[in-house]
Amino acid sequence: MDWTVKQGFEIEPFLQQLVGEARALPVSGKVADYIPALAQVNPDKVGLALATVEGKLYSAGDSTTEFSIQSLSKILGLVMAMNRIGDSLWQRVHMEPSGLPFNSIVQLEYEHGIPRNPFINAGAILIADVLASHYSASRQAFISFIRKLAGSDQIFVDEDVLQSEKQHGSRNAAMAYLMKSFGNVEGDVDRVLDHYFYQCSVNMTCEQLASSLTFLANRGLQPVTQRVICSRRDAHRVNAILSTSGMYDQSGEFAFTVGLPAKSGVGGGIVAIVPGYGVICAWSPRLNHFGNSCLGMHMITGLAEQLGLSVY
Ligand SMILES: NC(=O)CC[C@H](N)C(=O)O
Repeated sequence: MDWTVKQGFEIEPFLQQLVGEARALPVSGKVADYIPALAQVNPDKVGLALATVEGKLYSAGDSTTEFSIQSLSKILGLVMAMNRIGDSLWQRVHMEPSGLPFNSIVQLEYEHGIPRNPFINAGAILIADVLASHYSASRQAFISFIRKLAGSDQIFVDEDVLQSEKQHGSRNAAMAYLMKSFGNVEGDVDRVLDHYFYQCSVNMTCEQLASSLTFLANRGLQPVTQRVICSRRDAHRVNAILSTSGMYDQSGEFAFTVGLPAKSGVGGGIVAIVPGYGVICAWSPRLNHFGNSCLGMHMITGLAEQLGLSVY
């Protein structure tokens, strides 16, 4: 990859340039408001961070401001479920792109309550069922896992977002009940949704997200501490599904223009994994109609092009 030959390249000034350019672009997109508490965020925030497998951290803009991680939590939930129940997981959730919006319900009935992949809402709710039934306190286990990865105890859930998710979560509840009717969700639906909404409502910064996920760029090993977070095979699998499904129904275009495993959340965050190199996290709350951050996409595209990061 090109980045190996760009040793003299100054990364941080380039991140600052990308943030500056993003801020100067004409406004496009809209903050998620179907969860009303998310609409309270300042829409003009722009943050960018890059954490490398060598333990270096570069950042620019609002990279130390907390935001709602939303669907970025689906990556961590998946890793926990893989670690907990192994390959039997793949009988209950598949690994194909859905070709539909992240919160679509139509496919789920045709496909007998088995979600297309772990990164659409139905798939993440199924994972929440696995976690809720395999941990006595799954919410605590989840936040402890994130804190361990981030090396910080200062990571919390936003209670306003959590309540707002619960009050406006009918569509997610419908999916959970549909999967329950097929026997795929095994536990109590309220408990499953409680876990799902909790993990979506965690707040983190770009810097924390980028450094927490470096194990995925490093074959499952956390750089610096050398702790095994997941197997090499599972790191490969997570990245593979991120490549095909992490950006929802824009995953094809993202592979075409950027070429990195990536995941977005409706809080405006996007993380992109560069295997062997590091993790990028971009944040800006205005979303396009796929639910992906407009400026986040713009900045990651610029960074991937400049450093030649595509895996293809
Ligand atoms: N794409 C997302 O970030 C969706 C997560 C959100 N909490 C929901 O369930 O709708």
